[in-house]
Amino acid sequence: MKIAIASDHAGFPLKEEVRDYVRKQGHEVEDLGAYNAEPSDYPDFALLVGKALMAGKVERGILICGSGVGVCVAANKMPGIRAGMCHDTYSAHQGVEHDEMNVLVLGARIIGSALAYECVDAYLKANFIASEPRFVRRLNKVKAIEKTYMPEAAGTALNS
Ligand SMILES: O=C(CO)[C@H](O)[C@H](O)COP(=O)(O)O
Repeated sequence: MKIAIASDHAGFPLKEEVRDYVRKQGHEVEDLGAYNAEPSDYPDFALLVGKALMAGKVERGILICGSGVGVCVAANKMPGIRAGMCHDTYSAHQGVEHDEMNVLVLGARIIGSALAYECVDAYLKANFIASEPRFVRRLNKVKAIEKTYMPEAAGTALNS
């Protein structure tokens, strides 16, 4: 799978570890920064991962900041982005299976690398269960909310 990963300064050390881990699992990873621990602003990195997804350059994203909250809020402002902060493996796979989450968010100041790897594994191995009508119905309702409140989002690649 093609995956974009990014973090701010607070997420940088965990981002480096998660990037290497995901590559070792055989995925193609595009590292969109930050490239050092100098202070930076999390929305800039959420934007880069969101743009890569919207352009169809990658299939999934991973975003990391200190808490996870900032990048999650920022990424979810973009059409077609369904980012979820998951610090447990159940949410990490259920978020994909039920909600078609396309960005996994982690807080580097919250979890350690061992649990992060397990969450990433659960996320990357999961697929949306499109055969389940209730999941499709709910996802369509999410998309309808987006269409109403982000009308410019209609017709974008992730929003068909
Ligand atoms: O978690 C975050 C946003 O939700 C940021 O990583 C955090 O706010 C950065 O904090 P600081 O500038 O004090 O290092």
